[in-house]
Amino acid sequence: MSLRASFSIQRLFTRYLQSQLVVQNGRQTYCTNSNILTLHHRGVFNDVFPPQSDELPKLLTSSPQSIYCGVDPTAESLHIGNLLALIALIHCQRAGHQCIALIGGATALIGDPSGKSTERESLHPDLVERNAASIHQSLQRIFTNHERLFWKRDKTLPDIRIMNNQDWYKSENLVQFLGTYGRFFRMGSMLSRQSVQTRLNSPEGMSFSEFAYQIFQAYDFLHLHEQYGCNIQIGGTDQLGNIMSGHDLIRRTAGNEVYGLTIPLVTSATGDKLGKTAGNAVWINRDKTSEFDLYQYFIRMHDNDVEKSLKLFTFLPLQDIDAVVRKHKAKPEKRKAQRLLAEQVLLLVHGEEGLEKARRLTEALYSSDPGALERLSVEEVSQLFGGGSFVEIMLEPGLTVYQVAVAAGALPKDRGVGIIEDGGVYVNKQRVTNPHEVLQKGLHILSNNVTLLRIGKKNYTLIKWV
Ligand SMILES: Nc1ncnc2c1ncn2[C@@H]1O[C@H](COP(=O)(O)OP(=O)(O)OP(=O)(O)O)[C@@H](O)[C@H]1O
Ligand SMILES: N[C@@H](Cc1ccc(O)cc1)C(=O)O
Repeated sequence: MSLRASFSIQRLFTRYLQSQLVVQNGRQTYCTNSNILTLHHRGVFNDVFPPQSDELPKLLTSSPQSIYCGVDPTAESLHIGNLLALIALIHCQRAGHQCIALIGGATALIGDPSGKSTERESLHPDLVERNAASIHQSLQRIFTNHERLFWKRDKTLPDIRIMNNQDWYKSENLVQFLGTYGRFFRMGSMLSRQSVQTRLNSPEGMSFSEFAYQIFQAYDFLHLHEQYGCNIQIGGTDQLGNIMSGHDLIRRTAGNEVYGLTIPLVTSATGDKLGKTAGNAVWINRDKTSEFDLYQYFIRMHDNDVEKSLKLFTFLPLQDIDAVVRKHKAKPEKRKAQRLLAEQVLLLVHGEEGLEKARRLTEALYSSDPGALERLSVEEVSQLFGGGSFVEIMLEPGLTVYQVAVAAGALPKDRGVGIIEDGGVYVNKQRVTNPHEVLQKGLHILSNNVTLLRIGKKNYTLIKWV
C-alpha cells in the first residue's frame, strides 16, 4: 500500500508541478499554492489515500478546502513529531485552505492503539482536561509565531480553528450513537486494520475500548465533514487505518469522497519513532524540554539528516535550503545548516525571546568568556548546569577558592589543595591553580551574584551568594 501510494503521490505531484512554480521577488518558491501535494517535494507528505485519486488535485485547486489534523492530549505537551503534523497543517493554511487543529479530549480517554504494542494506561478525565488546556495554548502560540515571524506577505492568512472533540461527544447519547453509526462499521474492515492485527496477534491482546477507537476518529471526520465541509485529514503514517475508517464512514453515510495525507515519522538517530509512548520525545513545553535543549537537539543533528530536516521543519524556500546546504558541505564543522534549522524551529515554537535565550545559554556554555555567564539570570545558570549541584553560601570577606570549593562540597577537604594546584578547578570557566587566591567581585563573583565552579571536565557546582 505504502509503495503504491508513494508512486501515486509522485505522479500527482509531477503532473501539477509545472503549474505550481511561483515567482516571488525574483526567486522561485513552492507551497504557497493551493495544490498542497507539491509539498511532497519537501518530503512533508509521503502517502495519499485513496492512492489513485485524480480528484484530489482538482479539488485542491478548485476552491479552498477544509483540512484537519488531530492530536490526543495524552501528555501535557506536544512533541516534535506532533510539530511536524502541525507544520503540514500550517503549509495548508499558507496555501489558502481552512485548517482545523483538533484536540482529542474525548479520544484521549479511549486510547488510540495505532503503533502501540501494549494497552494504554487509562487517564483521569481531569488530567486529560489539563493536558488539553496546555496543548491548546501551545497550538495558539505556534500558529501566532508562524503568522508573526514567517508570514511576511500582504495577504492575510485564514485562521486555524482549534477544536476539542469533547464538544460533540459530551452531548452524545451512547445508545443512539451506536444505533445510528455502529451499523456503518463493518467488522471485517475494522479487524483488518494494522493496529488491530498487531495487537490481536500479541500475547496481551486488545481491549474493546481500544478496538473501538477507530469509530470515534472516523466519526470526528464525519462531524467535521458535515459541519465544516472538511474533506482532508492529515496524520502520521500510523494514522492511516483510522483515516481509512473515516473515509469509509463518510462514503457510506454522506456518499462523498474524502482524503487522507500522511506525514513521515520523525525518528531518533537509532530509527525509533520519537513520541510519548517510546519515552524519547523532544517536547515543545519549555518545562519539559528547555529552549536550550530544544536548540541543542537541532544543533547536534547529524550532517546526513540536516537537509531533510530543513525541508520538513522550516518554511524556507528550497533554493535557500540548497544554498545553506552547499555552504555547510564546504565547512561542516561550522554547523551552519544545523544553526539555521535550530533558529527556525526555536522561532516557531518559542518566538524571538526563546531563541535569544537558547543562544545566550549556548554561548555561556561554550564560550570561554566569563561575560557570557554574567549575562544569564541565576535561574538560567542553574538550568544550564542543572546536572550539577546548587548551593547558597554567605559571602564573607577574604574567602579563598579552596575554602569556597570545600564549603560548597565540590572538593574534599584533605585533597582539595592538591586538586586545585594540579589544574583541576575552574572558577567561571577560568582555570585557577592557586588554592589561596581570594575571591574578588567582578572576577570570581559575577555581577549576577553567582560563581560557577567546575571540577574536572564536567562536574559543576553553582554558588549563589547570599
Ligand atoms: N514521531 C512522529 N513523527 C511524525 N508524526 C508523529 C510522530 N509522533 C506522533 N505523530 C503524529 O502526531 C499526531 C498526534 O499523535 P499523538 O498525539 O498520538 O502522539 P504520539 O507521540 O504518537 O503519542 P503516543 O506515543 O502516545 O501514541 C498523529 O498524527 C501522529 O501520527
Ligand atoms: N488518533 C490520533 C489523534 C486524533 C484524534 C482524533 C481525531 O479525530 C484525529 C486524530 C493520534 O493518536 O495520534
